Amino acid sequence: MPRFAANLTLLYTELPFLDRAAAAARDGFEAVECQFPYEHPAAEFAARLADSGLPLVLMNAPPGDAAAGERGLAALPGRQADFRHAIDTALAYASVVRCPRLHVMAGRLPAGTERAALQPTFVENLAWAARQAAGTGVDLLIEPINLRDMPGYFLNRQDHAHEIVQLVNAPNLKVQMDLYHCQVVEGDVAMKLRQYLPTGRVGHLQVAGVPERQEPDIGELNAAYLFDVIDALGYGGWVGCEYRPRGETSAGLGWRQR
Ligand SMILES: O=C(O)[C@H](O)C(=O)CO
Ligand SMILES: [Mg+2]
Repeated sequence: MPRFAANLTLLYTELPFLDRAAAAARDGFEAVECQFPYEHPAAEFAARLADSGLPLVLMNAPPGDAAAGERGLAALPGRQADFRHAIDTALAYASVVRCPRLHVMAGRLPAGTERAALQPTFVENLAWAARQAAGTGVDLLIEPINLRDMPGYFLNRQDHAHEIVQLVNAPNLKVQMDLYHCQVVEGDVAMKLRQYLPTGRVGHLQVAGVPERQEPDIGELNAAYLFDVIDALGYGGWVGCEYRPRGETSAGLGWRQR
């Protein structure tokens, strides 16, 4: 069975954010992850993580102006200064909460822009960020995300993410492979695990049921089969549980036994 991390942004939303790690520990999770923790002082979050006994294994870098619809800055021409500020903020926060992985979001294609035109900015920004993170023990991750959930998002496919990682060629830049997005965009999930996990360029996995993004065993993916594939490939990393529970979080955890 893979090692599961509870995503504190989507799970346990019946509780205040800072109470969620303790709830995950009570439910037997061995780690937690989250999306954007920045409204909580890092020292306070670190203390609550320490109380829970669980490590934080992944969080996102600030996404830019989320209220205005921004979902990352890394691929946006003309936003390099904001991008660098976001990375510095994330690395400082990560060092306090001892988080070893940062998801760096690419951003949405600005209206009237060709997708290919953003690639040089994405590569250049990621190379800069990888140099900033070098020596901190933090890996940077890029994640293909489906266009149904995030219209206009720049990075959608596994092959594109791996192409970018190879172009940047930094040991601390990897792919965050979310099986939910992978199934929505391209399918053939087990074969993609077999293709990409052995490369060593996948730094984190995430899972949810498809199409509603509920518990992993609800919907068209065979979660038990995919977990066996992940184990058979010898993956030693974390699988983030990034789904919206159908009801109360703890009551919906039966899929781990099944
Ligand atoms: O939505 C997702 O799958 C992500 O992992 C994310 O970080 C978006 O903020
Ligand atoms: Mg994800």
